[in-house]
Amino acid sequence: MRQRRKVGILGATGMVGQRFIQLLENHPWFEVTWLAASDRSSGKPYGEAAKWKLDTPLPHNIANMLVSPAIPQAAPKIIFAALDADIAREMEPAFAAAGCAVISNSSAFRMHPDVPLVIPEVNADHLPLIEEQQWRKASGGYIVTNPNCSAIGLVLALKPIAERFGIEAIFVSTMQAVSGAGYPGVASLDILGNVVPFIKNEEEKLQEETLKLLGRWNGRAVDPLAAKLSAHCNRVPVEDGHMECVSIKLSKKASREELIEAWRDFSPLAGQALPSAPAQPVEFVSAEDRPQPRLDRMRGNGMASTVGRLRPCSLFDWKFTVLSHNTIRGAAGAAILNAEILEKLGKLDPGSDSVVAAKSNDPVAALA
Ligand SMILES: N[C@@H](CC=O)C(=O)O
Repeated sequence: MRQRRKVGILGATGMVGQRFIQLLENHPWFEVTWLAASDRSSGKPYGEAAKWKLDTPLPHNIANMLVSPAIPQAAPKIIFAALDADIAREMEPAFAAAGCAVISNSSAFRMHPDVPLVIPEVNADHLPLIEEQQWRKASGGYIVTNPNCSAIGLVLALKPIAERFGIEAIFVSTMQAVSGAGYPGVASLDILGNVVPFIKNEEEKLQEETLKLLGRWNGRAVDPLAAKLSAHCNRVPVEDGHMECVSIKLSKKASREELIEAWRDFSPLAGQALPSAPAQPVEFVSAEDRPQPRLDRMRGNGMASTVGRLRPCSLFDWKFTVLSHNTIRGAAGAAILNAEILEKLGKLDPGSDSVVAAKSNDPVAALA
């Protein structure tokens, strides 16, 4: 049996941090040996510092692990980061400068030209961007990001279609679960029996990230997909699972059967044996009232995107509904799959588990 690599979690007490702990509990390649959170939690046993919110028990070894200060000294070299963007903007570069592979779920650096924004099934070929990062050149460290939870399910559904038929325009309207806002998130009095048609910065993120993800690696940078995209984002009283109604205009005509076939044939990671990769990343369901969050979000262990209600669109060419689990495929699971593909590519540096000293006093400037 291979030895598991030591990994740490930055922002371990939050909702996404908890998902990392849950998904890594029996991971065959990675073992959580270090947890960090805010100063308030530092020095306490994790079980005391965190309000565990998931429906599987908090693992005993994690409950007893002391929360470390969020500094790179003594941290392992592989860091999963579940930080708010403002904190990530300061902290992730410090860890990368100290030689860590920072596998981030934060929005802070997703759109930076030198930082890969990756869904392994969609654009693993963008990963060489890490070689452009100054931290990589100085200390071996780097930042790799996964997209916003509302972009992942959508992009998984669009990729096989873009490849075969080209996409010129996309209209998407989301119905996003409350867990996407973290804990305590949206006040119960605001969301119960209600829909909130605003999620700060979400439409912008969904629009720009989707085009970067579907963009082309030109050997030095990513050219975003030249398509029009308009997004509406809404918060709905659903616990987990982001649902999106999508209309698309294609470059080349396609029949309903051809679109379904494109989704069914889509298995770009087949044969890679990545532990978190679903066998079928996009599952098409033909029942007229599916997908639904409660019934479909756990397809592929929460890592598959479910597509249904495919029908002609009178404005564009086709319309459909897509659903994905926002805190598994849309957050922690996405980052873990990024780490798995990096490991497969030999980019999760082997060797010492302690970090090297930071070579730059201003790690953010190293990206400029
Ligand atoms: N911004 C999303 C969370 C996913 O990244 C949301 O609010 O649902």
